[in-house]
Amino acid sequence: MKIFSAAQIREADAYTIRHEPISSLQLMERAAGACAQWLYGHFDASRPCYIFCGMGNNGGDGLVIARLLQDKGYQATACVLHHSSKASADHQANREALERQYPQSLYDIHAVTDFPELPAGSIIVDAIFGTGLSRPIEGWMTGIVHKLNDLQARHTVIAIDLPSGLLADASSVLMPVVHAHHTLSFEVYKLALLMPENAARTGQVYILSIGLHPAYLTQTPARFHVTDAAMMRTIYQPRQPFAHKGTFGHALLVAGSYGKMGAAVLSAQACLHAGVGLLTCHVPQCGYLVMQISAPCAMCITDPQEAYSAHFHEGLSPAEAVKYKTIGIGPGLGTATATAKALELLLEQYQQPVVIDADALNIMAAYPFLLSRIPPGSLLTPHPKEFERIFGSTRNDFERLERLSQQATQLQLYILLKGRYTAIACPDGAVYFNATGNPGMATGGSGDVLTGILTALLAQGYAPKAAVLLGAYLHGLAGDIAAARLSQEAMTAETIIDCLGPAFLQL
Ligand SMILES: NC(=O)C1=CN([C@@H]2O[C@H](COP(=O)(O)OP(=O)(O)OC[C@H]3O[C@@H](n4cnc5c(N)ncnc54)[C@H](O)[C@@H]3O)[C@@H](O)[C@H]2O)[C@@H](O)CC1
Ligand SMILES: [K+]
Repeated sequence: MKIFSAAQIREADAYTIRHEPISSLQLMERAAGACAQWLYGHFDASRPCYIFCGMGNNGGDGLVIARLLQDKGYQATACVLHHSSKASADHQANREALERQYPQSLYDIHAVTDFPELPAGSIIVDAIFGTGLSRPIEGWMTGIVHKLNDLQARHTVIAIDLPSGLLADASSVLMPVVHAHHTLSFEVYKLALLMPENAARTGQVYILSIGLHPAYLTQTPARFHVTDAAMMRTIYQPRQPFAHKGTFGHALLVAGSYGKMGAAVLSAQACLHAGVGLLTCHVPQCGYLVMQISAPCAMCITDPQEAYSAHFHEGLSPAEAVKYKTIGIGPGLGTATATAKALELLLEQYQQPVVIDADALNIMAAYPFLLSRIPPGSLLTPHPKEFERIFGSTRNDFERLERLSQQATQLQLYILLKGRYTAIACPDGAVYFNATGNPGMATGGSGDVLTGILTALLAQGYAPKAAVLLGAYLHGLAGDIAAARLSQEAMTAETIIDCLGPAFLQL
């Protein structure tokens, strides 16, 4: 699914109005209808509803929602905030429609002191500003936002399109913004909804289809995307009947050190469960038995060192290296100077795309010159702290996203920044967000599992872009299946591996 800017969404609305064709009032009715349907499905008519409406079309949606809720027997009050003397035409038309049918449902607010008393357990609908917001909320409207946010603990707040005050395409970190429990957004994600800095403002995000014209959606290019099941079905390659284990590649996994062999085991098991043909693990002496017992399907090479690896480059002369389709490097590896040196030598010898994670990333942070030696098309999988160590801190998530994309382009790498919506920056400037996954995956070893999956997909011959998009999706999906079976609390990185099978079956 493409992510559109506020300007593109306005164009999509206008295109739909011209080409479907449909009047703007009917389109508003459709958008508000989708929200009303969602509300009927989530709350019964016993809860009083207060719909706070701005003077633009977001407010127009709110006025229609109030009317539709009244039609279904809900007690709905449209609280119109007169932040401007001029209402949009569709707002005005829907105000008149509500006034005609349910005059007692209108309540006008001209100052903070007009704010109504809300009975306990009310539903608050935030239809103040949507994609038309062009500057921070100011003046007495700031007081309204604070009032709504004070009420958030005792009432359920549902934002229409965007939490009011949130800019669709830029950071709003220091701006007054409504804090919603749920955001019902129209047709496509907006960038702001995917940023961690806005998590407390958006709550759970639902994308409701309002039938914007498919021609506009498909023809309009977008730099940002959210991956979905349909896209995965185009990437996934089912196995051919005459395949053998050689078909699915031989991967090398360089991982583990004393006290961190678990990371190597998790990565190896994930790699095996994600379809690698053959797997060899390079581990220090202390990891030999651990690996052979915990991952018997993998072969094992031991380093001369006891507690960490420092010689993994040695079996990788150009003639020997070709047997490995790819290398996954980093989980539990440690950052010993000798390990860093071996990584430098490995990068001199191995030219195909690799997966670089965890301590291999920390080594990159300590020796930044190594970054330019990573084979083009490789996959880097930092979490936010690792990202910051390598690429520096930023003032907000939008700036960080730009830095991520710029580095992926400059280094010709795929950089996957982990988060609720993992962001995958591609060398061509495109960025894909992954929407599968849940907070149960914020558990030790979850990242090691991702490294194993990505290594397996590269080994099987998936192109780097396909591997990183499919790998992130499968990892999150397996996590969602694990959470559904066991709860977000009880699931572990091992259960994510156990659920890789069901995740593949859902593709
Ligand atoms: N036909 C359409 O274009 C559709 C629009 N829809 C709704 O319309 C919304 C966009 O409507 P609008 O473009 O009218 O904009 P909004 O309703 O988001 O904002 C209202 C107006 O307030 C003014 N404004 C901007 N920032 C302000 C600030 N900080 N303080 C005070 N006033 C400010 C602007 O003039 C803006 O037009 C969408 O988010 C969506 O909810 C939906 O009904 C779907 C169809
Ligand atoms: K809103």
